[in-house]
Amino acid sequence: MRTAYGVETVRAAERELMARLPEGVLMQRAAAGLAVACGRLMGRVYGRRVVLLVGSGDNGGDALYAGARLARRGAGVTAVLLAPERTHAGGLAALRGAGGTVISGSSSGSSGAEVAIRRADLVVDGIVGIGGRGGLRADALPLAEAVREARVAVVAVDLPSGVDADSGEVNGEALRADLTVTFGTHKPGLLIDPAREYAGTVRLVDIGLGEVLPEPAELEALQHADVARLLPVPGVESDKYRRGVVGIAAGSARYPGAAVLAVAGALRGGAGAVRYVGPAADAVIARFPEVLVSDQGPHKAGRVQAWVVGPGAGEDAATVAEVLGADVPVLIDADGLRLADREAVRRRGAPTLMTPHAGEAAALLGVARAEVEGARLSAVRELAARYGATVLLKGSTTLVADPAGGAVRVNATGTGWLATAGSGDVLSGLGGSLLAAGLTALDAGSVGAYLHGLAGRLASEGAPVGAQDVAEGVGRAWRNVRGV
Ligand SMILES: NC(=O)C1=CN([C@@H]2O[C@H](COP(=O)(O)OP(=O)(O)OC[C@H]3O[C@@H](n4cnc5c(N)ncnc54)[C@H](O)[C@@H]3O)[C@@H](O)[C@H]2O)[C@@H](O)CC1
Ligand SMILES: [K+]
Repeated sequence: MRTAYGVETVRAAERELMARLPEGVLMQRAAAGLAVACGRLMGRVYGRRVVLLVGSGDNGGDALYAGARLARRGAGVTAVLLAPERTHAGGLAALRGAGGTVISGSSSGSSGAEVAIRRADLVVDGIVGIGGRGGLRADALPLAEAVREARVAVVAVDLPSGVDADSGEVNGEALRADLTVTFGTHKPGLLIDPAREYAGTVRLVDIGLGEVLPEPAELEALQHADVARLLPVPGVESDKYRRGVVGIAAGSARYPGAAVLAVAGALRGGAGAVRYVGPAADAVIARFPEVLVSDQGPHKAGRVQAWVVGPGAGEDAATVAEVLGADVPVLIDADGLRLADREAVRRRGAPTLMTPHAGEAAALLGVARAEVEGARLSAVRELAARYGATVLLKGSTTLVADPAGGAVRVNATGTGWLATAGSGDVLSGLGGSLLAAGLTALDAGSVGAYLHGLAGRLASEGAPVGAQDVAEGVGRAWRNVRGV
């Protein structure tokens, strides 16, 4: 499991750890890891030109100490100081002692800095780290512009300057990095868009923080091994009921395809049987003869251990209400999200998993879509709290939040190729199938998103894919995760 912690927690853990260690040890660990990562990125150190952008805090201190290490190995290192009077004194002395050059970012009108940036092989962004508030300030903007124009490689220290560490929001300008070297733990902003995109590749440097960080983390990202442990695998005693039966109440005369795709996902999620109820029974049975179909309502469908409701449902509010009344886990997607009565969801005794994309989440919250996209973590938490349900917010970094709080799960297997019509229907069926197989709503959502993203990648291999390809790729994703 990859975990991420917010600034307050990181600071508390650092205080605890620092109290046990000689002064400066943590920063030296950070700087050593940073210097190694810079060296690797450049291929060699000797003779390379490195520019450090140095802000007023310890983030700049890290950059200066790492710069000193690189200078001692023969790099030409120039530090551009954004706040010369408040620069980390020890770091500055170390860089000077190692033969580095220092120029002021502000007093020289920053032109000297811009020339240095144009000639650099590498820029190290130590403007601001977890102490940052808001986007880059005015004095840093010309430097950021020069970096962009020079197309020079950028390594961000701890975080790309200007992004919000706790939320992944970017309020203003931020520096784009090729590599972010982060210390002690990932920060939520490194795993959630839009900030994640600014971070490039993220490398974690262990500074010993792990032993003092509390449980649970603020954010968790499942890895292959975690997903492998959670996948429902039948035992020798299994029959279709023990494996779980998932009911799909989806599709309409107008949108029969949504039903077919949700069923396609459900067949690959591990449930022992799939029941379909709704007006698209003919289309479903023609494609999947193994599905038990009925055109009566959900209550006449027979035994199910979880329902999926909503994909292609059109205006069928009655079916949504009926499913919400069932005492088994329910996944609500697409039209179902709009049709579901909030109080009816809140009253439910069994788990509920809602799976909106940003547009649907925005409609439920009564805000603009851009607001959800810019602040995904707070949006998913807010929705989970309002509905008393587990919420999976789809996107390039899908988030899953439980209403009771705890760690929010982030999924990073997604690919832009998954943004294709019907792909969400496949995910809803897949997630519902995992619910029927007995996973919690949080696990069903995050494992579903993981497999779905991986299936999209495996099916795509860099080319466009349709939703059916994604559904068909789910089996490969399972095998890939299980290593079989
Ligand atoms: N505390 C520790 O034990 C360790 C801290 N480390 C480093 O220390 C950093 C945190 O240091 P600080 O607490 O000094 O904070 P930062 O260095 O992140 O920034 C604080 C300074 O930046 C200014 N600032 C805030 N927002 C700004 C913005 N948008 N643009 C420009 N300047 C802005 C503030 O006025 C303040 O002077 C971490 O990100 C990490 O790089 C590492 O050395 C590892 C150990
Ligand atoms: K930084």
